[in-house]
Amino acid sequence: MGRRAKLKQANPTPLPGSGGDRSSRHKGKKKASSSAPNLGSLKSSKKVKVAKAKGGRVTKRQVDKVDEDSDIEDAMRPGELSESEDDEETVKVKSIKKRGKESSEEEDIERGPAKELVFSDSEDDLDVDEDEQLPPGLHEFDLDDAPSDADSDMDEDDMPEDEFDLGEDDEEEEEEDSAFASSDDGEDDDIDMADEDERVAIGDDEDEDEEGRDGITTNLEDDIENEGFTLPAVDRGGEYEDVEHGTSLRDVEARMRWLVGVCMGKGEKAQGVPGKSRSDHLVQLQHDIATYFGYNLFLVEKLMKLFPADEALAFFEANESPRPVSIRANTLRTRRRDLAQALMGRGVNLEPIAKWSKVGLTVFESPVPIGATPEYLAGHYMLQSASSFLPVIALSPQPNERVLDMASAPGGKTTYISALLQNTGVVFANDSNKARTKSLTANVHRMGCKNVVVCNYDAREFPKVMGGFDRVLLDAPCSGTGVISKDGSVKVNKSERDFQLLSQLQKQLILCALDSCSPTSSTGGYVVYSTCSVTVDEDEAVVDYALKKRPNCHLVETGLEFGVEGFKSFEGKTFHPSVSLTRRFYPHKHNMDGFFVAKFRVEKRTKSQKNDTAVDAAGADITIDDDGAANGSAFNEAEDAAYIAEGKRKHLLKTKGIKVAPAEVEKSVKSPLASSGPVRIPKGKKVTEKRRSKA
Ligand SMILES: C[S@@+](CC[C@H](N)C(=O)[O-])C[C@H]1O[C@@H](n2cnc3c(N)ncnc32)[C@H](O)[C@@H]1O
Repeated sequence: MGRRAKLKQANPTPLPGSGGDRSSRHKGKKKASSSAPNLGSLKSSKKVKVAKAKGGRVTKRQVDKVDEDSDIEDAMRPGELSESEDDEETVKVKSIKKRGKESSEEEDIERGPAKELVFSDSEDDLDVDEDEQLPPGLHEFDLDDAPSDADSDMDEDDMPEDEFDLGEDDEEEEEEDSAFASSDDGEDDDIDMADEDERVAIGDDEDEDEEGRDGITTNLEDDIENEGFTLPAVDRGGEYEDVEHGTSLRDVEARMRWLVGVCMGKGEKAQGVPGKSRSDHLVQLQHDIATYFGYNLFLVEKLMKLFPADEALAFFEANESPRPVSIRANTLRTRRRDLAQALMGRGVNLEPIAKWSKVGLTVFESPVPIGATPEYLAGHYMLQSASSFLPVIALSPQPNERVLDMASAPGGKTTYISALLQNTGVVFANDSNKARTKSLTANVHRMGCKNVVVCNYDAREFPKVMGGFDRVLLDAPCSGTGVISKDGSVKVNKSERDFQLLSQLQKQLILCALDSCSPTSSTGGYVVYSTCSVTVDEDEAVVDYALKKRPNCHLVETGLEFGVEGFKSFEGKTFHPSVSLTRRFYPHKHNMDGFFVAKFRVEKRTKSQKNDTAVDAAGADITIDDDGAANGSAFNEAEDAAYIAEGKRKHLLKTKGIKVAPAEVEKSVKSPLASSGPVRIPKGKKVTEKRRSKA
């Protein structure tokens, strides 16, 4: 086998004013899900450490959850993960060690004197920079001290031993229903190699300079050449077991990095296997990524469509390390400056999160559990990921407004909205999951929110329950592909059907959100849609669907200063051009959870638009009858046929090892909803993809 391939990745583009742009080597330990299906014997003996140390963002701390609210734990399901950090009632931030390049010794990070940090607390004051300008020398993580990119080429012997011990994993995998797909309301998710070739940009990215795109730099062209790599997945018709028996994880990694070079067309040395096409190399790359990082192949294929090959690798690598711990100062109880000083007095090492927030703090180290300090218990702050600030900033609620938070538990965003309203007006904080409303209510009380009404409806019952809101936030249930670093189970527990059902649910919810907002509001008339998923089915496709179904609504700027534009087209499908106003956030680019934010302005409907809405409501794709049964009356069975056939084909192959030609399966396809009857959903409960799968 050839030399070990190296990926040299530049730091992701720093956020404006972000403190997160200084690197330090993270020595986190993370377990892969035991359900990772394809690591085979490698799991017991190999530790994925090279990629982890080299790739993705380097973070400054390691967080262990030491105590959890069991209610919350029970309630957590895939698709409800974006705010899992808010569920952490007790979080301990371990001491961070600095790994300087000049020394292998770990030394404790010194804390800067609290009094020298300057904080501003005005939310309105976003243009003022003084808050972010920490006196020079107070940062313990100066870039100069941090390991440089060159350092990331360290030998494997220098790597921490147990950063990602695949041998220790242990979560039980829930049985998956990988059966058939149902409709995606006109979405065209056909996967063909020709399309993939375009998306993975094999050597055809003319705009790209030598430095790489968006801060992603590789040295693949310099030192990766084919020293005997093979393409076993291709040779076995794409259906091979992901791990070749007898092949080490290190070999898989080397080939994976080489394949990225081949797919990117980097340099003469990155020639592929003679006689094999680029598509062949891409197929092998997908298998190798699935093997190396412990994903199911379906999800790797899906996620790789979002990025060129080198960026895809950066994304998968970033998912292997946690994002920085952040907290939001609760301006109903304190000021950020005072909170920072109080926490520093307890030995907490922190700094303002970034220029774009006047209430966020990044916590680098803490000798005390950050989820159990007196300040936490007194409601002076919320443990909240940086990305989950963004939908609320985009919503921009104004004092005295009536706001609906449609899917709000455990309340990270509700309590932020309440604080921005300065305890005036009213926030209706709804969630369909009763168990989760307990933690929502607890947070509302802890944070001193007096303008919040907690309710427990399926949000698709709005606006029948109540309407005419000045602003509506729909932080939708989703697959959680943006928060894989928090919940590795997403790597293996999602099927095509899950994404289709989630997309359906999100489309229904977004129409209800738009219909619940008052077009005549004197101060508002805005709806924000967000997810912690990066898949287009759950993001741009949902927004585009809403624009088509609600011509009285249009997209506006989110007001967020950074983020990547939403896709204007994807997989041959063109979205409304205004979809570029939506914003995507990525772990590998922004060092925050993957997130999507869109902001709508709701205008008055014309008479004919009102009629359209009535038709939509009656023919909603998934409806719940009085007995809690969901049915899919508006599923388009003709459009579903291809999905269903593909699902059946894969199912047969996976469970019985039978290969069937797609055409054969398609003949036998009927709508799963027609054949299996309505999906039953317990009354008053939310519809999760798992429950649907089991139904
Ligand atoms: C992403 S989480 C919300 C996080 C919350 N916005 C926060 O900031 O803390 C999605 C929530 O949607 C809820 N949910 C799922 N289906 C729903 C439905 N049909 N109606 C209302 N809520 C639903 C889940 O119970 C979950 O709490």
